[in-house]
Amino acid sequence: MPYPLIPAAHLRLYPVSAIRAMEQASDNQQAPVSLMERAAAAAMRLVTTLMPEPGAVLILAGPGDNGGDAALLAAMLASAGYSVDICALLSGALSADSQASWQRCSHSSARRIQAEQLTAVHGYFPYQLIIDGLFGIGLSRPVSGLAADLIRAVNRASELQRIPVIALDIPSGLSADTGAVVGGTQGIAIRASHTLSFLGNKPGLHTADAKDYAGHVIIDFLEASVSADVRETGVLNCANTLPAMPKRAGNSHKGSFGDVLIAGGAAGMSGAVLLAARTALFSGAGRVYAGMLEAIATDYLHPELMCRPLQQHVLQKEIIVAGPGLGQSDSAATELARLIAANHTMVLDADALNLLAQQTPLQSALQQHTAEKILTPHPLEAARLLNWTVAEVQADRIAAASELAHRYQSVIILKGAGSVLCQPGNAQYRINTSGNPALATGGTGDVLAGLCGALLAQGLTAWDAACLACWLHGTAADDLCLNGTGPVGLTASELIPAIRRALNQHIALGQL
Ligand SMILES: NC(=O)C1=CN([C@@H]2O[C@H](COP(=O)(O)OP(=O)(O)OC[C@H]3O[C@@H](n4cnc5c(N)ncnc54)[C@H](O)[C@@H]3O)[C@@H](O)[C@H]2O)[C@@H](O)CC1
Ligand SMILES: Nc1ncnc2c1ncn2[C@@H]1O[C@H](COP(=O)(O)OP(=O)(O)O)[C@@H](O)[C@H]1O
Ligand SMILES: [K+]
Repeated sequence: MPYPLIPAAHLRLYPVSAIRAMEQASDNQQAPVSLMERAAAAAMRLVTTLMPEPGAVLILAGPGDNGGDAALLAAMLASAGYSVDICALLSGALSADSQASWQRCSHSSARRIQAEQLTAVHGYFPYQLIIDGLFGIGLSRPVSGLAADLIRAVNRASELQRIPVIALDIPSGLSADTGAVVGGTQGIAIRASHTLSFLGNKPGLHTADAKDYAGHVIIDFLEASVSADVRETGVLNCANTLPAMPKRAGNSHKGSFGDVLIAGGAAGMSGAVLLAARTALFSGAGRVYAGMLEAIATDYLHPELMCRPLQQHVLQKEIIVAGPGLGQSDSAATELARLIAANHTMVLDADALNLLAQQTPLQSALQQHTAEKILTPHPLEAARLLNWTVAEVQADRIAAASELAHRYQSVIILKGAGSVLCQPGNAQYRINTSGNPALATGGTGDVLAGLCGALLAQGLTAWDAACLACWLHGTAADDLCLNGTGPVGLTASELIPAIRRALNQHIALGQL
């Protein structure tokens, strides 16, 4: 299936500080129509598109301007004939814009409903649509108390009754900068079916918990132009931001597409090497060596692979993918030291990362390694490398990936839902858009490492290889789910031919 393209402006990811700067710049222009009025009008357009016949709508409105947006939307919907109940959780002073919104709301036919009336309901919610305007980018602590009870009740009802939920700006409880539910396991957030986000796209809508909370993300720029001094800090990694593959010359031979050595295969773990090696083969590497520490296996399905004892493999100029099933024995560490010392372009995955986290001599050796490298940690491996907890990594995946890139002077793929890509010396990160939970199965990481190796072997830089590999890997899983090979039961082996298909399609599209 053709890969979806995303309009260029939607690719850029702005932190809250940049959104605040845009808001300030717009306020300074003193436009006749306030940003809040434009936000409510955008929400009105979305509601009337999703639900053109006026029906029953529940609106949750919080104490800040997110609540102001919601109150104004309530007034607009009520005057358009919708039956509106609005549940307000107010505290403290309102901004001037919010005051005006609440005034309009109180003069409309929208009815005020107490939160307790909703939290006490264990049965039917008489609404066809719910709007979440509790908290936006001003969320400053975990949601607790009555607001948490309200979110719990709304999440339960929307799930049981399949009521669509539109979050204004960001699902309440989710961090716009990190995509984590604020407060971790102690926190709570709205599970939206749609998020209508204002002024610019936000990283927190695309990584960590975002996949489970934001639903379908729609950006409305509110007609505000982005001034030159407001910069995005990241972009989405998707079909229209991918590097092209180098063109294959007619007069080429297997040496033209590089060699890859997969280095791993402790006892009982030869499968990891074979998965990475087969992927390297299927994604275009000229020659692939499967170097096994202990478990020498021949791949009878793919006799093209050159399987051999890792210790006997004489290094030449190949790309090294170290780690799949390598184990953490002394001999694994010795081999890893030898591979790092050769100063080849490398991918470090799995046990190579665990060894690196444990052994300072390996860390020093990596500091001397000047060739390009990609590290592909999952959150636990990232936590070990950083000496953080997994919860700390997941609470700010972008910060974790960027710290790793700086500390290890490597391209980093921090894996998981919405993989984060960072490179040393460049603050701009990417968040991968493809992939789904079908990938949460053993061996898919080995496949990603092999794919990175093959793309490096064909001449891509480490950054380009990481970006393309991440996206192809996810999109292959998405394609397989479309034809029923997932989300349950997809195997890492099935991913490999799907990656080949996606890569060839990417090449064909690039030649159009
Ligand atoms: N940034 C912009 O340019 C625009 C902002 N607008 C809206 O304004 C929102 C931002 O408004 P605010 O800065 O007022 O922030 P919010 O409305 O997100 O929330 C801030 C309020 O919530 C309270 N609060 C924060 N965390 C809480 C918690 N865990 N429990 C209880 N109370 C908590 C704060 O004390 C404050 O009163 C945006 O998300 C957006 O919806 C729109 O009107 C349009 C444009
Ligand atoms: N829920 C998910 N959504 C998207 N991608 C996922 C999800 N879970 C896992 N993945 C991807 O699957 C791969 C798993 O790699 P890893 O954890 O190293 O597994 P293994 O070591 O078993 O091969 C990574 O590329 C990761 O980004
Ligand atoms: K919200």
